[in-house]
Amino acid sequence: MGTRPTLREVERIPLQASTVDNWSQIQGFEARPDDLLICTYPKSGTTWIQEIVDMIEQQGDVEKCQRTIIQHRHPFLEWARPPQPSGVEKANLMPPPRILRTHLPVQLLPPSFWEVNCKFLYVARNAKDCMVSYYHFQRINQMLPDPGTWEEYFESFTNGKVSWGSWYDHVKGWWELKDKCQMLFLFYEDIKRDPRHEIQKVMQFMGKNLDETVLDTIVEETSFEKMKANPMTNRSTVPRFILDQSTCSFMRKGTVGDWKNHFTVVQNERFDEIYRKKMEGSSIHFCTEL
Ligand SMILES: Nc1ncnc2c1ncn2[C@@H]1O[C@H](COP(=O)(O)O)[C@@H](OP(=O)(O)O)[C@H]1O
Ligand SMILES: CCc1ccc(OS(=O)(=O)O)cc1
Repeated sequence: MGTRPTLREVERIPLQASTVDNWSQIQGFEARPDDLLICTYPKSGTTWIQEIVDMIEQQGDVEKCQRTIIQHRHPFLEWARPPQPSGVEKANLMPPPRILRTHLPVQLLPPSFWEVNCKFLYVARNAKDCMVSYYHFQRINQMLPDPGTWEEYFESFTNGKVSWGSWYDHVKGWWELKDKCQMLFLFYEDIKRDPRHEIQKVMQFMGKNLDETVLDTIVEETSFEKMKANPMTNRSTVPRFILDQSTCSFMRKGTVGDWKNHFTVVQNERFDEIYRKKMEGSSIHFCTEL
């Protein structure tokens, strides 16, 4: 097993070193008014919303959504891993209307996005489940730092010492902008509770009008069970030296409330106290169980 990389920082946000090396290209990215940018904090349901958006874009055509793995369908803006083409290079080659994705916090988004008034689709997930999911992901993802023990990870996550920085600042930053631009702000927990309703919102936001049977197909095909079994969405094609799924799958549980299987009573009380302070003054409300 190779050694795990360390992160570097841009404006105090930890990021992959290769992303930082490519920072001027990322910041110089030229957004277009007809772009749709999928924005998430890591482990908030990015893959899920990507598949939903693609199914809508392809009008429920399952075969078209099988054209390539999900990581290749929507350029990952800050992705840089030479000699592979960077996310920016892939986006620049994509014909409009482009659908792109990012985990960047608002303050690090390339400035052109604010100039062109394009659409943003943000998905937020409650901090406790997000932290659990990120912990397991860091254990299996050899391109991210070793998360250490669960107790150690609790400190890293709550202090924002993880890739893409603080969950709290990320979510608050995007939430505060939601009424100032063309943004659809969704919650993972709402998609889980009522996928049909939330998919309909995405459809309207994308300016699409699909009939009920197509909607039924999208609900069915984007269920956790279907996506876990689908090699185009379950990351099974990623080599083991990058993503070692022998102990834990990328498509791990896909539930709301798994944090209860990880947090001790003491950790939960401490987390709630930290959460209260960090989220004070924000009107955003999360649900942590269904
Ligand atoms: N169709 C789906 N339904 C519910 N959860 C899904 C899903 N597809 C992916 N996920 C979950 O979303 C998380 C991954 O997020 P991302 O794509 O942003 O990396 C994982 O959470 P868990 O680790 O809690 O299972 C994964 O299982
Ligand atoms: C650099 C490792 C890494 C981390 C996070 C990623 O995001 S996602 O799982 O594709 O959303 C990808 C690679």
